[in-house]
Amino acid sequence: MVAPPDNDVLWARSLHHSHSGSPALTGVSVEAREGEILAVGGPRGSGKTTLLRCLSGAVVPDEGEVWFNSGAVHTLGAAARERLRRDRFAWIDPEPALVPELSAWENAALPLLLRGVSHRSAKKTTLEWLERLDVDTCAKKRPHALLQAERQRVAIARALITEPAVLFADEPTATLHSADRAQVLRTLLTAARSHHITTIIATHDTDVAALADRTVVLIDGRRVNSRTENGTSEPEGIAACSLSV
Ligand SMILES: Nc1ncnc2c1ncn2[C@@H]1O[C@H](COP(=O)(O)OP(=O)(O)OP(=O)(O)O)[C@@H](O)[C@H]1O
Repeated sequence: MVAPPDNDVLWARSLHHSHSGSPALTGVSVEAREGEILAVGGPRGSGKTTLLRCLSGAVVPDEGEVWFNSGAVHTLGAAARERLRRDRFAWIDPEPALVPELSAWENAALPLLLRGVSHRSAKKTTLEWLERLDVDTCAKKRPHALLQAERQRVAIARALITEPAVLFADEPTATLHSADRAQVLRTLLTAARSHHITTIIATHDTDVAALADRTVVLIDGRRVNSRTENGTSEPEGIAACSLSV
């Protein structure tokens, strides 16, 4: 086992993973530098979610290595991976899963309250995040009274509120109308950038590639290329082909 370069926050090599015998990842290597916004593109079923789950320690790959800040993740036990996910990582799902009985601010404050931050201090920090994400006027409303885009903004606030080292966003705008999509995406990536949060975002959204620093493309569980923000392609894997993502 060789430790990864120091300047990569996340570093994964030769990841293989199957679901019930059918391969989802076949030899994917990927890395992200501190503060980088990395888009993972590719068609449906190409392995984007599986890759994010392996990188975040939610799943241990069948083969391959995942390192976070020069510490091996793939060799950690379930409890240590759970702690890592809770303390250093955050995750945004396509569908905002909010607690229906809690108000928007209470939902967003949950990670702070669970860490023992006082109610008053958690509320102050949460209201600042809700304002940054343009949903401060919704703070007292319950999820059912919010629009889908507002619910997703609250879920984004909940993910960012602890200022994680790495944010994993799995199709965060997939359930939004196109008018909301660009705005929510911009707000998410601006907040991540300004707090220097390394962000790995799985997406079909063509706007993401323009806003990300680099795009990695998967097809049938393989990485086929990566593209930088200035449009240059870095050949990778079995084929270096140009794709729209
Ligand atoms: N829990 C599971 N059980 C069985 N097969 C699965 C499971 N999760 C994913 N797969 C399969 O693994 C492959 C990769 O799926 P994955 O969700 O990682 O791709 P994706 O690129 O994120 O797709 P999408 O864009 O539709 O979310 C697909 O063939 C999918 O059907």
